[in-house]
Amino acid sequence: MREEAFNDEDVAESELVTRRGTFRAVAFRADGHEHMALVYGRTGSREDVLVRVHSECMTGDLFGAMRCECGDQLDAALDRIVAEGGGILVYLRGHEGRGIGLVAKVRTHVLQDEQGLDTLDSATTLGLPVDVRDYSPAARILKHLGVASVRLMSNNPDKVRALEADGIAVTARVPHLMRPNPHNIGYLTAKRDRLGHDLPQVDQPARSEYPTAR
Ligand SMILES: Nc1nc2c(ncn2[C@@H]2O[C@H](COP(=O)(O)OP(=O)(O)OP(=O)(O)O)[C@@H](O)[C@H]2O)c(=O)[nH]1
Ligand SMILES: [Zn+2]
Repeated sequence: MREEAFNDEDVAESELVTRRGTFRAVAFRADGHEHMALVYGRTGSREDVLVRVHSECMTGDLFGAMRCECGDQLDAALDRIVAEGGGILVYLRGHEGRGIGLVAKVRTHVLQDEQGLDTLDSATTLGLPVDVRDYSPAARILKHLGVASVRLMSNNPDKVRALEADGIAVTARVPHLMRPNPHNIGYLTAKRDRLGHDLPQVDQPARSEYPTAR
């Protein structure tokens, strides 16, 4: 049984001025990892808070890699939170490569590039699981921040189910669709067809409302 409340020594908080505006940055230690919540604007409400629970992806988030859509999703989530005047981004560590880690993820990229395997088969060929992410730290963090229900920016039904199972009501799933590029269209297609993600833009890449790759 996982501990629910955070001890004071496992939480620290400061103001964080960013190029988008000023956030409250709340850092957490949980289950051997350090996570961050960026809280923006109106936070009085417990209900229907606009939230992005983002799995760490060093290649996409930091380096702008185009083989996935993570970096675009991170930017778009922060943009939307600021545009709506309030919301929370929970950045989850230990989720690299859907939980297999950075070295293993890069090994899957080698198999994808050299053998044409997709994002699932490249993991299983290496004897690795397709997805072992634990979202319970996100639920704990949201509860610590006083959030009871969320409008979740995601295309991943598993993420909705996982948060609800951990006691965070998802009152709406807000599609978080990025415009595909030639480097990630195969990845997005595999996520849609084999992982059940709701990704209609894979068939309509030209629609203008999808944020463009950086
Ligand atoms: N194993 C593996 N992991 C990958 C690969 N590409 C991206 N990832 C990881 O996939 C995770 C992102 O998960 P996604 O399924 O794209 O998105 P999601 O966060 O579950 O769903 P959304 O909320 O809709 O964005 C991050 O942990 C990435 O590091 C890959 O080719 N192989
Ligand atoms: Zn990524």
